[in-house]
Amino acid sequence: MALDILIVDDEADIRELVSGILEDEGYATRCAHDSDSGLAEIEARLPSLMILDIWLQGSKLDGLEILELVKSRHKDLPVVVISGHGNIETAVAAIKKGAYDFLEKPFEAEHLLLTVQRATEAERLRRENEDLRRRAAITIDITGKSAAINTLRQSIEKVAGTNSRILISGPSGSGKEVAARQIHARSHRNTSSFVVVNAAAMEPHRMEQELFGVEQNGGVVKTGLFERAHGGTLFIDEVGDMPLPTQAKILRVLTDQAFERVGGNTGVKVDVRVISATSKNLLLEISEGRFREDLYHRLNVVPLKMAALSDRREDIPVLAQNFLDSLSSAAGRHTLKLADDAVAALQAYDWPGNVRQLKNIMERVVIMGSDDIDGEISASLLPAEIRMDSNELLHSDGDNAIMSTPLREAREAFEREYLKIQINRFSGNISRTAAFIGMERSALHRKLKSLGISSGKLSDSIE
Ligand SMILES: Nc1ncnc2c1ncn2[C@@H]1O[C@H](COP(=O)(O)OP(=O)(O)OP(=O)(O)O)[C@@H](O)[C@H]1O
Repeated sequence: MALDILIVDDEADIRELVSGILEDEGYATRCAHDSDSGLAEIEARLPSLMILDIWLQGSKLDGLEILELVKSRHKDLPVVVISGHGNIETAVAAIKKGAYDFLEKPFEAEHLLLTVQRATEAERLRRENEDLRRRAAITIDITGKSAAINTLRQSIEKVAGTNSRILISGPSGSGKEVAARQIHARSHRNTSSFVVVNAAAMEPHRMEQELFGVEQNGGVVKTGLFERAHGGTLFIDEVGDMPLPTQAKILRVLTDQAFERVGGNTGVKVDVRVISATSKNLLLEISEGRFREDLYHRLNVVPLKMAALSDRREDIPVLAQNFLDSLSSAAGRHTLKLADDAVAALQAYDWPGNVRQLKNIMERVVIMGSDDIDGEISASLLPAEIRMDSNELLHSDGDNAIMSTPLREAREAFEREYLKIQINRFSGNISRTAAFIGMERSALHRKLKSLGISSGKLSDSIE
């Protein structure tokens, strides 16, 4: 995309000259002759650079006043001022107010181009730096080797380079935002921003201000998230919780790629890819009148699904160990390893809060673990709720119904629970389960039958 340069000068000759030189070099230019039209251009879309004449005849504000106002609203917009010959004090004043450089009239085309190149390059580097820092901090690889995660990786590979909108569904904490960030990082939009908005966390009026920004008396008082995401990606989390009036407005932006700020009527044009996520069933929301069907079809061009952690238990050991590694290194502690019984307990647990909960538990283990732990985390060091889930039947305190059950039934109840957990752990693979628990494969089959555990339910993943 050509860099967009705004030229503000009261003299038509200079505007044409500057714009001609820049366009010959491949820049896109816009021109304004006074403060009002210059500011309006900026508010309509933020340029990559502004070239600003200090003396503006017939303008409400002079160049220095415009500079001050623009810098207070958009501190990163580079401004090159044009000053009259011999007017070096004004040029210095402009630099003090935040101008990047100045051009003294008359100037050579070469000098103009060099100054513009330097100013835009400096801003590009600043943004690149900021972006790299941000991405290094938050773009993480999708950990896991389950079939569900492999399929997800392949889908991300396919869709990342396109501009298609994506709707990611899956339970809370399953990694929907991680997936969205991966898509952005692998797209050609990765030099622009990845902006996040959580639709569940905001009441309708705030939501519109956040998304579209706020304008007062023709000036921007708040830049909206859509504008901040220009050239990049807007991630709308919990889109199913978006209020109906906001849904109507979003639909318009998706159709026109343009909107107006709250309190204003300036048309703002943006190029934004929308990725949305939901933990709700949107089809149900539509049937109950809480979600617009037309918006659903616009958002759901490519659907992606995040599986619950309990449906991909084979990912638990590697996720847990990765969290332990990174969290202990961040806490300046030596790396802790999970013992086999801890891995088994983690794999047996159901994880209603998914990967987020696993990460929190590992954090707790790192924080609470004492330094004399010999680098190994055994099941006894895991929080009670994790151990309880698998050991509930054994460690009951007497209130449990099983304590008032004859031994044979109690043993069967225990065996049923135990085997379900072990089979889950090996993703339904009967041979591996049998080997682990020390039973013949055929004996395990008979056992399952006698306990009423249907191997039909498991058959798609059996051996
Ligand atoms: N596959 C993964 N590899 C590494 N970390 C992960 C993975 N999936 C999730 N996480 C971590 O788990 C936490 C929750 O992930 P994320 O915020 O992406 O979930 P979510 O589905 O968007 O949640 P919510 O619906 O609550 O917004 C984050 O800390 C994230 O870094």
